[in-house]
Amino acid sequence: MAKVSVSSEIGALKRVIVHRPDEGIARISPKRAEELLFDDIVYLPQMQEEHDVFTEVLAHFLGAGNVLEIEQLLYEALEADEGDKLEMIAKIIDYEELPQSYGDLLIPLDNRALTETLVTGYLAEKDLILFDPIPNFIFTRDIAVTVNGHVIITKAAKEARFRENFLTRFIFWAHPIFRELGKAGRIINLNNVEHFPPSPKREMVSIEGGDVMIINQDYLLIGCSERTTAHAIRSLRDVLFEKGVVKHVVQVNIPTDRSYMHIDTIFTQINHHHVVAFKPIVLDGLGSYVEVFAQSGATRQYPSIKEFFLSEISPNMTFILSGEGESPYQDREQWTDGCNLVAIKPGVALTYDRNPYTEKAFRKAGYQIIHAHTLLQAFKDGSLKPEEVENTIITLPSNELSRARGGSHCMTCPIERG
Ligand SMILES: NC(=[NH2+])NCCC[C@H](N)C(=O)O
Repeated sequence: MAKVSVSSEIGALKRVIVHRPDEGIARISPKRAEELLFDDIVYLPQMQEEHDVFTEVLAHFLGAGNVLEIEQLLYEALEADEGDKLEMIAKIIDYEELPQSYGDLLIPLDNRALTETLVTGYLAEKDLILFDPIPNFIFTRDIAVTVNGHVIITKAAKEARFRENFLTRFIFWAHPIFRELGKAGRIINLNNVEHFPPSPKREMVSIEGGDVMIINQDYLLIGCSERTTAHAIRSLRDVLFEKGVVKHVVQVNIPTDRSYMHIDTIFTQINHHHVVAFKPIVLDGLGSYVEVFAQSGATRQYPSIKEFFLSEISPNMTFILSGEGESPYQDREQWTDGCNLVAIKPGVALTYDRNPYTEKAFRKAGYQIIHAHTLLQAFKDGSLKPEEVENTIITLPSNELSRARGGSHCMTCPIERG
């Protein structure tokens, strides 16, 4: 059974799920881009090259075997049990409203071809597009979240992401390394309508992983946003308290706006006392407030995310401001994911190489900035070892990746941290 254990945003990253941009992305037409949640069409080979740099950096720190590709996990899940696989094919035909006869196309495929078809939507053998691509599968953050020893399988708000949920549920259900987790009651599946029904007033359940952050063992933050409903947060909170998974669930209300679709677009923690943040919302509280629910039943409110962190997490928390807190730079750099960093260990985090004012802010806070290409070269020629890297922001090539509107935090689904 896979060890799943994440109790912070910054503890040494040990195992992570990622997804390399797949061929489906190269079939998005300009007219469909917006509906598929991309802000432009992208050039796939370049995007893959950029993503490869990202995973290569991760592999140096974590070991290549600990950077799990979700497509490979899907393939292994399909290999594990023929019965599960047939059941899944029947369900997806239903789910995607395909004619039953398509089963005859999918069932005989070998598992590699089937995996590819399920992910890209394209059945190469027959030159047939069966379903839409799921281009946002690269943002593995959003599909599942490990909270202490439990995994929450999230439920997307946007239809363009529904098949990601479907495949994730299958992987956590059928893959040998995750199977036992379910049996041990350690998987919380928000797609299960018996446990997570709509509210009596028909508020829907949706939570995307970019809205979920485990700050420490006791505090789980959940954004109430364009993608995550208050009803879903309450439902999940009740289950987490009942199972004793965390002691506090913190509802972080933010404006419902595409630029801030999840809380991780406006702040991420990168060190014990450092959060990178978009000032207007996180510090000034624009359109935002915070509600803390304690397992004991107590509740507390804060007028801003900053106030919450200072009062309940650490009085020493310092906020590094994207775009140095000045418009128009802060708005530009928030848009290109200047606040969306993933920490590999405390004080070492990955970001895009296109946010110069935010880089200045990092330098002033005592970090050095190094480009991923330079870092990888130093690893290769032996002049630097991953364990020697401290207080460093690693910048990644990002011309194509950033058009998908997600950063390095979105592209990682950590399942184990130290
Ligand atoms: N955790 C995140 N911020 N994910 C970003 C997801 C971006 C993706 N294009 C979407 O709109 O769904």
